[in-house]
Amino acid sequence: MNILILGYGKMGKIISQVAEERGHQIVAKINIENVADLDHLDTSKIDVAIEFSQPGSAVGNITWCMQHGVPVVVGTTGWMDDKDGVTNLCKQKDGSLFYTSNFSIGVNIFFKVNAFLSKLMNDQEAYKATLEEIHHTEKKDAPSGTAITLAEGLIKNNQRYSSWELQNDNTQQKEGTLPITSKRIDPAPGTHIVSYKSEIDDITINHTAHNRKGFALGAVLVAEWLPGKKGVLSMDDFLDF
Ligand SMILES: NC(=O)C1=CN([C@@H]2O[C@H](COP(=O)(O)OP(=O)(O)OC[C@H]3O[C@@H](n4cnc5c(N)ncnc54)[C@H](OP(=O)(O)O)[C@@H]3O)[C@@H](O)[C@H]2O)C=CC1
Ligand SMILES: O=C(O)C1=N[C@H](C(=O)O)C[C@H](O)C1
Repeated sequence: MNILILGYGKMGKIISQVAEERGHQIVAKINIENVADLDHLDTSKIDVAIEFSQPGSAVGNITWCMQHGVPVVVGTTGWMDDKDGVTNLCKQKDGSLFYTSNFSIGVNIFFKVNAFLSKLMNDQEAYKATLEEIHHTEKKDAPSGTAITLAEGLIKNNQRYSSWELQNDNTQQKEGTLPITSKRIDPAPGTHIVSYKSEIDDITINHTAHNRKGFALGAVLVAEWLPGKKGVLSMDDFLDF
């Protein structure tokens, strides 16, 4: 396949390597300094784009893909305020857009465990839930996209919580609000911890990425799968668990 890389940073570099190892060709590697090169690409020769740039750049890149009929796999986080507008554009253009906050299989299993545990804890009022995420210091958004997905999964399955809040200080936990703590410590590729704490004991589930390979392989596997499919798709469409 011919793949366009939108965002050639930490993730774009590993994704390109994994894609080439799997026999694909990279047609261009776009960063902020060569973004004008997009105007000179023969889009009929691009099978799929993989977008891992920055929160402020994702919507522009997705829009470009929709306008040029290029299916796009998006890993960039921190642009969810624009999700409805992007979804409408995708429908209007009959485009293909895949987004997930986390491409690793391990985290997607963790999402299911989180939902199951949240359901079990629904009636256990002695326990208070908290969420913590730890990432490298270059990360632009907080909380992480994965932490937001975990919070949404917890809230959906537990009537005691109806919202989440980024809470990096020791302020009192509000009733019904799940506090999320974001820590920035190098070189952490991504750690997410969900805890339920009571006076008697704690229950904790934890996912720790040791490197970025799981994210990159997941993105390339989805890129191989996406062309020919229409609409806004997610990991639930791709995985069969
Ligand atoms: N969904 C998932 O599984 C994962 C998601 N992520 C997310 O992916 C994103 C990228 O992460 P990471 O690679 O670590 O970040 P980096 O900062 O290492 O890389 C981002 C790259 O995007 C480039 N860029 C900035 N603006 C544009 C633009 N308009 N078009 C194209 N490229 C642009 C930057 O260029 P320059 O340096 O010149 O500014 C930089 O090279 C983040 O949002 C992160 O949260 C990360 C890992 C997994
Ligand atoms: O910025 C990162 O590095 C990561 N971002 C994603 C997120 O915001 O959840 C996924 C992963 O945790 C790494």
